[in-house]
Amino acid sequence: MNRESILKVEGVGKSFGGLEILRNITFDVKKGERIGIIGPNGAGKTTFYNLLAGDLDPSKGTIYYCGQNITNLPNYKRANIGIVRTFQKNNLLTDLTVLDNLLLVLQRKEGLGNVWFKPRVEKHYSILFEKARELLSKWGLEKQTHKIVKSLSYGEQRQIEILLGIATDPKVLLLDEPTAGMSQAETNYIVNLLHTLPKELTLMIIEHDLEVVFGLSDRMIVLYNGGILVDGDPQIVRNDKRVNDIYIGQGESLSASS
Ligand SMILES: Nc1ncnc2c1ncn2[C@@H]1O[C@H](COP(=O)(O)OP(=O)(O)OP(=O)(O)O)[C@@H](O)[C@H]1O
Repeated sequence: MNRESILKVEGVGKSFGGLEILRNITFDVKKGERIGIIGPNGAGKTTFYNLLAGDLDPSKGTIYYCGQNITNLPNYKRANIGIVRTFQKNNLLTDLTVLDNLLLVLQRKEGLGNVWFKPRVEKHYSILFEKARELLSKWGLEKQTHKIVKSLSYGEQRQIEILLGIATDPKVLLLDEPTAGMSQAETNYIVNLLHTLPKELTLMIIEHDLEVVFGLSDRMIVLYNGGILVDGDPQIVRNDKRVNDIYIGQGESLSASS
């Protein structure tokens, strides 16, 4: 099947001062692809997300989204057109409730971002409240609705962070280590949730848990020393000697994570 290209990265590089962190990154992402991004610590994975999400400008190269050159488009404009990221560390407003965090995201999505500082009276914003409750119910999180975020466990907070990303209705969702620091049950919750996302949503997943990333991806990109070492079918990546050598060097085995 010939799927439409949604994201295209051509010859992208990033240097900090004289230090080249990423070089000549080139690939094409089709709508609805599920791409796992793996590589050892310091390979440049997060820097690469910073370039895709507009949190950093590349030193070289061009990034296209739906055919539009977005290389220097700021992060909030990319979020508005559908490129949304989650972070390795939580980015929530921890003194607010789960519902309030969700309402803030929904408000922005509905173009009501300018009223975020006003008290949200349900009768004036019933559409937002309805949508928030619908999402919390769909995700099985009704019990968390009125909990203050900082009272939740680290893993629960990470779940909420990912759910906020999904609530914005992205076209491309960039997940940065979605299961880091989670218990097995919390990891299973996230994996199941990601499996239920609409097929047309394009997902990119940086993940150190190889079982999780191989289970979710239909394509894998291996970053190593700032470049793409392998880009292809997960089975090919799993059997690639160079990739195995890197992971065995780190004390891990790719073949164990089937
Ligand atoms: N702002 C910066 N200034 C200088 N060097 C940086 C900056 N940001 C990242 N680096 C360096 O770039 C390299 C790649 O970092 P990056 O965080 O992208 O790697 P990573 O693959 O995401 O690693 P990890 O798996 O540990 O999160 C590292 O050597 C890091 O120290």
